[in-house]
Amino acid sequence: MSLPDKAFPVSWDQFHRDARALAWRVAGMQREWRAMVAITRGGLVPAAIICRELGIRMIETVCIASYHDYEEQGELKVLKDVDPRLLEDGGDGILVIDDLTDTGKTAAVVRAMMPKAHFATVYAKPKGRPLIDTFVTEVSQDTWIYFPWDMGLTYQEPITKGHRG
Ligand SMILES: O=P(O)(O)OC[C@H]1O[C@H](OP(=O)(O)OP(=O)(O)O)[C@H](O)[C@@H]1O
Ligand code: HPA
Ligand SMILES: [Mg+2]
Repeated sequence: MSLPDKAFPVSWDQFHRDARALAWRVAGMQREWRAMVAITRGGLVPAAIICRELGIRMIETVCIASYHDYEEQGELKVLKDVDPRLLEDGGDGILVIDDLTDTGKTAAVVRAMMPKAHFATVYAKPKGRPLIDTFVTEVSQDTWIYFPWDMGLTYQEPITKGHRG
């Protein structure tokens, strides 16, 4: 798997702040939400934070598996659909949450199910941005976002290698 050179590592603290910032933006719309739909698996983490802030208790998932590398995203497979009751009125009043949009392909698959739903992601890259209604931070297309649940503490080389103090 080839990853872009630019890295955007996100700590748990930062992710919590950014997800809360997304909740503030959505709250500013002053809408009543019928339900939240989290796009698994990455969307489950911001969904837990945002549903708490917005008082949403009806939480659904759409389960999607994708096999992608940085440049190319393979086939997207819908493993579990949304409850048909939430698809009424084109998904109007549904808040769809994901951690990020990159190429926009995941969001496009879910948009096709619920064209009138409101799509919100914590982070967005330029290609995916047109598919999303609300997001917090945009990063360039050639940046890889490292989420806290994918990372652990590891030794870091000194900026100047060979430095002995
Ligand atoms: O805009 P796209 O190019 O479609 O990419 C964005 C999607 O990629 C990641 O999920 P991934 O498919 O890696 O699965 P995961 O959420 O289960 O980790 C991320 O959580 C988004 O759902
Ligand atoms: N980070 C983590 N997962 C991803 C990304 C990213 O930048 N793009 C697509 N899935
Ligand atoms: Mg995902």
